[in-house]
Amino acid sequence: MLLGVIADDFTGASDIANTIAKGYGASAGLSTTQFLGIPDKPAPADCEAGVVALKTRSIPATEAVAQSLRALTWLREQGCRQIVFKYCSTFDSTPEGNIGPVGEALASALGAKGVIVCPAFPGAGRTLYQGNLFVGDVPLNESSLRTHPLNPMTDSDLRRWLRLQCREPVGFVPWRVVRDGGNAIRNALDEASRQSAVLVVVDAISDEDLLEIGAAAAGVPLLTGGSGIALGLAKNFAAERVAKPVGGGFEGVAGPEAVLAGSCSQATLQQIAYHAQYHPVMPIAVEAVMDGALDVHAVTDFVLAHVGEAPLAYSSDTPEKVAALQERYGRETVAGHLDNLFAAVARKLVSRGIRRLVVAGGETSGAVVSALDLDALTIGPEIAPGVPVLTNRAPLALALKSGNFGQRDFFERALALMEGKQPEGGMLT
Ligand SMILES: Nc1ncnc2c1ncn2[C@@H]1O[C@H](COP(=O)(O)OP(=O)(O)OP(=O)(O)O)[C@@H](O)[C@H]1O
Ligand SMILES: O=C(O)[C@@H](O)C(=O)CO
Repeated sequence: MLLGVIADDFTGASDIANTIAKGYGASAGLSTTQFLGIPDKPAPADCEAGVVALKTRSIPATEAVAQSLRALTWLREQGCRQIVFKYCSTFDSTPEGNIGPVGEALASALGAKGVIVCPAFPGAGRTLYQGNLFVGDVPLNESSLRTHPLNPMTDSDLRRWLRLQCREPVGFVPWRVVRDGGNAIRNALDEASRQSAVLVVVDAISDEDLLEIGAAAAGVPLLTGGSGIALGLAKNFAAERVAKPVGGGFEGVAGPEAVLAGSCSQATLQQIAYHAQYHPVMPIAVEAVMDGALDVHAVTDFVLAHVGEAPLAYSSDTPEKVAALQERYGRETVAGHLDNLFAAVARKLVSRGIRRLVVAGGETSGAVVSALDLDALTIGPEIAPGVPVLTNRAPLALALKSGNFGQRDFFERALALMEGKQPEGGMLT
């Protein structure tokens, strides 16, 4: 294996696996596998890039560090020359962690300094300028992320946010250096390293910037960011590739389908509203889940009664309702109950024959996929920027959608592409 990725959630893992597998422009992608948790056996021989999906984004920092270091050990045992720590393109974290602590721990284990921190993903509207992260045309802290159920992002200045999480100095490479290209970026990172900065926030506002950052990262042991950071990395390994075509050969998985949504992100709420116009949907009343009045059977009965019609069950709600529920029951308690419910629902649905499963939300996807006890997934066609079809040997097709990703008709498109069909109609935004 050439390139190893440690991803802090499952949807983020499939996002970066998609980027690495598809390549960029004339540069072919790497043969990529997404591992669900840290494998207990060696990677397949033809795997050039391995993405280890962890569920460490919203757990205590010490535990996130311990799991990430275990993933690092496994990836190094597979021969990886370079490690990427993948976190959210909206830098989802709290002042207590986990991006700073995990980044510093990996850097220390690899003896790295001047390590790139760049969550920019221009294709999904995330750009980083003067150290401030923008979502579309607004600063992060004015976007819907300010009311995220687990990681409310209340400051767009990532240097300030990261300093709250870090022990070591945090450096900065502004866009006026990035625009001068790979060598200039490399020199600035070396200078930041001489100034003792371990983690260095690097501006990027376009794919071209990310390609230059990728060029600057050739040969470094560690870099960190969103999936955009991987745009230019495959090219650095061109000379070492096990010559093998990637990306082709997806045949699709036919069979019963279901959509589960635990994401309360704005894009997911719009996708649910769109889907509800044409397909059966079941809102999951959180109070009923907390009181034990609504259980796994109610949800699976609904889905199984509507197979063939793209049934969707969701707990997703508006920020006001989510805040009220968290106030009443406690943030972790609500999330824990819902994650357990979705996990149990997915397990039962798959045991009852569901073969195409779409899940919205990183935490929710982590809960679902962990419950399904899968070990590795192959990367299939792209449904939307950052979201590929994933398949395993069962055969089972999955789409794990990050909260804010995807077009309005994402769920329909995902189910069609999973089956190997072209979605009907033009792409909605
Ligand atoms: N109605 C609700 N009230 C309170 N919490 C909820 C509700 N519905 C879902 N949740 C919880 O909110 C969290 C949503 O996080 P999740 O990561 O799944 O989605 P997201 O944040 O939109 O996606 P991503 O992390 O990919 O951006 C989950 O822990 C889920 O259990
Ligand atoms: O980077 C992103 O935005 C996504 O891959 C993600 O991690 C959201 O959970």
